[in-house]
Amino acid sequence: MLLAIDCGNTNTVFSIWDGSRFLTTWRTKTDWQRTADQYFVWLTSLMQSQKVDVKIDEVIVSATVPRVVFNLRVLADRYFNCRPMVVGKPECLLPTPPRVDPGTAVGPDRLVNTAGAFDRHGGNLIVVDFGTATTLDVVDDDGAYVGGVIAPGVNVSLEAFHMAAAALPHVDVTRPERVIGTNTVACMQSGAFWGYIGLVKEITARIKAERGREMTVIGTGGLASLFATGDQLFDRVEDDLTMHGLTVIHQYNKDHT
Ligand SMILES: Nc1ncnc2c1ncn2[C@@H]1O[C@H](COP(=O)(O)OP(=O)(O)OP(=O)(O)O)[C@@H](O)[C@H]1O
Ligand SMILES: CC(C)(CO)[C@@H](O)C(=O)NCCC(=O)O
Ligand SMILES: [K+]
Repeated sequence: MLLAIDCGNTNTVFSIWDGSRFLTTWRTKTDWQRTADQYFVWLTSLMQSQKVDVKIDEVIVSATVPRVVFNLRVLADRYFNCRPMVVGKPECLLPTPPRVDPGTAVGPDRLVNTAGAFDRHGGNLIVVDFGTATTLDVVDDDGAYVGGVIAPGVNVSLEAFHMAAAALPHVDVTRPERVIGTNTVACMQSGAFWGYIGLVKEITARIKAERGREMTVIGTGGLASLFATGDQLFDRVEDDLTMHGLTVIHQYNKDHT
């Protein structure tokens, strides 16, 4: 069975794929110092407590933090007796290679998202992912990633704001009752919520104008469903898009090697 690992700058998500569905999904803080033994103890205790009694014999990893790959390789090798596929490494094939400036190391999460979205919806897409960064990725008609936009993530900007301004507290992003806040927290939440709605609307409109055509917009990442309540930003919200993309790339490599 396949263990798919999506390691972002903030969180790392583990999912077990039985070939037709995900049996479970677990999330932990990304920490490059965590050892293979620590991952294994954590995984096995979750598997036992949720009665997930399966044998993992394949692993695929997408890591936006290069340093975590070493310990995840050891995890796969020592405990699952396999070599992991690592997205972005030359030996891991992509269904359609990206078309970007030479020498650009596209984030593997963006490659995975675009592969997953193309598999489900075909080409001509914009994928918006609200993670540590807010990324907008353009998928061409043939499924290739052809560039996009990287903006600061919602939580990153709120945290930076709190650190930079002495009188501003830490706030969590949420949809405020009104646009005009009548206290500091409500004002900040309004700035974050409506500000990111505006960012996504403006950038998706400009991408469509630059390409001169309508495009399907897919939202993913923990905050996509929250932002979807504010305006018609997305044609679809798919929380499992990155995990789906990992299974697509894994299957593609099995079929082509
Ligand atoms: N309903 C919600 N309200 C507020 N925050 C949420 C909600 N759902 C998820 N989040 C938060 O949204 C953030 C984005 O989640 P996601 O898993 O997409 O990215 P991440 O783990 O922060 O980033 P990365 O993948 O880059 O590590 C997380 O910090 C998560 O705790
Ligand atoms: C932009 C992030 C941080 C989003 O997770 C990641 O995809 C990344 O580190 N990318 C590298 C740069 C690029 O994608 O062009
Ligand atoms: K993510």
